[in-house]
Amino acid sequence: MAQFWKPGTEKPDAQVVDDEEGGVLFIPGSNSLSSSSSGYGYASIEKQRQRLPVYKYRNAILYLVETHATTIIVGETGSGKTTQIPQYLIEAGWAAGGRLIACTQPRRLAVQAVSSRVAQEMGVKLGDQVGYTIRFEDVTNQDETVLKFVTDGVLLREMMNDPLLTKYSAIMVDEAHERSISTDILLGLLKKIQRRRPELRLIIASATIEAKSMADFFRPRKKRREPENEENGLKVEPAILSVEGRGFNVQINFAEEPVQDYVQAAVSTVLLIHERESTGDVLVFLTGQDDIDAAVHLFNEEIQTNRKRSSGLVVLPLYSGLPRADQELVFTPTARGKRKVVISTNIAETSLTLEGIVYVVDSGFSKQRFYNPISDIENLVVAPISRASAKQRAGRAGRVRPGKCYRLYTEEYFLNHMSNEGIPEIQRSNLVSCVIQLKALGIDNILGFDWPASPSPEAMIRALEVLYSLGILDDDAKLTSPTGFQVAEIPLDPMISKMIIASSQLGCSEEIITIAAALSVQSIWISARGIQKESDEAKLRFAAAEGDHVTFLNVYKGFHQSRKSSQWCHKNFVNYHAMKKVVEVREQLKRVAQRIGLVLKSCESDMQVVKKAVTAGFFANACRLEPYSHDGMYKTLRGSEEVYIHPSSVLFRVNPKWVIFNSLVSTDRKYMRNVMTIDPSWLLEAAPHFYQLQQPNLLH
Ligand SMILES: Nc1ncnc2c1ncn2[C@@H]1O[C@H](COP(=O)(O)OP(=O)(O)OP(=O)(O)O)[C@@H](O)[C@H]1O
Repeated sequence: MAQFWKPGTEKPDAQVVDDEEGGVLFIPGSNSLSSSSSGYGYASIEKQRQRLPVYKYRNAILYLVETHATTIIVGETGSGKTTQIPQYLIEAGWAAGGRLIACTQPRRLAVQAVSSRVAQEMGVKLGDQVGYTIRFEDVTNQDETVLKFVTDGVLLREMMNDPLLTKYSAIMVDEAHERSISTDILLGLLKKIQRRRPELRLIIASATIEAKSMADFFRPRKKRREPENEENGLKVEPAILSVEGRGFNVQINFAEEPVQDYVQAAVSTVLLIHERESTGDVLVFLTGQDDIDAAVHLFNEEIQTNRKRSSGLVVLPLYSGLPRADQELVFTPTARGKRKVVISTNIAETSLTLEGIVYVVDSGFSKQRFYNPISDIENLVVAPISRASAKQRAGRAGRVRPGKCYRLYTEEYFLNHMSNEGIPEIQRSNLVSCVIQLKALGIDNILGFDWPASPSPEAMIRALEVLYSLGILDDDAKLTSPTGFQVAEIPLDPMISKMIIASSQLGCSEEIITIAAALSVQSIWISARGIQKESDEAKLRFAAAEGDHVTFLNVYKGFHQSRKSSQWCHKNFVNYHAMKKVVEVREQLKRVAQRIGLVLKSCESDMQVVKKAVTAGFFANACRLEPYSHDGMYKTLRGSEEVYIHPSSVLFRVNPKWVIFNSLVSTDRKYMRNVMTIDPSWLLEAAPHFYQLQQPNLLH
């Protein structure tokens, strides 16, 4: 029988969960996240603010910001960094005289959530004094907003018009440990700006950042005769402040044995929590839409077969490919007698407070990009998370009352095998988008740029080569006009942007924008264990001989004709949430296309031009079927890498001779996702330099 570790026990040494269903066994971890400092209950917002650990440091923080160009603040998850520090800055006058304060977050969802919390705490309407800007959405008021929450990507885009970010008096880079490409570019540029604008204050905040290495990065190189390292009384040496204490206790439990199937184990763990633990919602971390759909399917089966055990469970998926309205469901209060189970990717990992969450279940994995500049292949791989991520995930519990975290991996694994921090994204990604962003910001010497972690020169050279062949950079590695500047204006992967621009010239932008929107979600299909046969059959109703891109157009047409019906989606094994997102993104892309002067036009049924437009963007991902391959092996034209068509593609087992793909995923093999047939002569048309140089005998 289960014996959960009861709060208040010093350090239990017994097994905590005993699962007869063959699920997971947990032992309590020795690293339970510190102890509770305050009780809980209802209190006025002002009282709640004063109870947060960061409150005791208010004056120290303001003093350091006043006297130092850069302040690095490390404090436990939930200690109040994100919601409080920007408010302290306003209270201390940093937003007086028409100046602005910015706080960056790596993810859109966090930007929306924290800005709305801060507006509530300040008693103002979101979009007035406090606002937010994310890609495609600006909820600020030019005359009133003094505090703006933004994704780091948005702040980079603002630099295109205002390179020194002159509107801002202080910028807080939050969750800096995440080290996304945008965060790293931003840190490098902010350091540059500080040299020109010493009055700009930077605050770098995180629960899990290596403060010393961040301080080393911001420490200016010593000039001769500069003993004090001060400029006009302002210390240029970064200050480091550690905020001690956290809101509420989170008891950590580890799996006793390594887990074979983390999706199944996560579902079993939630059911055990539901059976044996007191009220409180559950947040489960899986890796992507596919895992999440599989878990939702398992819950639905459980609900049908074992009503009693699962009664009261309300299961909600959460991933970036969900439409806005569905994402927001996770913030709605749980009805009495119900238990909400949010199954999320790592978009809920940092900064979010979901009020009802008491239990966190952490699979220990996330989807991560890995790029090999030699083969020029970027894979999306399910890989172990770092200890920093694990800590962030646990930190989603214990925010408004004590919580528990169940890790689906052993303590031994956590202590001895997990890396302390993840590898910065810039060192494991294709750099095409990054180079174009820097070029658009006028940074010409990209290799000489001051990076917090240097990308590999091979990856840089590869990116320059691709951008040159896409016609985005010229012989002097400057943005071309108009293509290069237009691509830089579209906040998407440059290959997709190039495809959209080409479609305007080819007269098929309506279709290509639909395809671009469909590529922005992980999958438009419902796929889950046990229903593969039915879903494959349903897919055949839409399958186009040209491949997945044209198939998307067929599905979109059907969805449109059904008046966006959820029943239609259900009947056809099409993911309704994903289709709603496609419609949402499509509208946003149409607005961007119009803004940069592209022609919106449909080619009706001429699919050849659609395919040519896709090729104009993705020619670098061309592959040829190996002549004597029995198992459908292709080789990429660029790196001669062995790749296969993904089973989810309508071209799986069809194996046409020439294809291009949108992305690769690695499991046992490298699989191409979203595949389209091509005529190889289009490659020479789309990228003559690229293919004539590399493949002089391409067509033979
Ligand atoms: N939407 C909300 N509803 C209720 N309480 C909230 C909300 N947002 C924040 N809080 C309270 O404020 C606390 C501090 O949140 P905040 O996001 O500022 O912490 P943080 O130190 O930035 O944490 P993290 O490192 O996890 O982002 C939370 O632990 C919670 O008690």
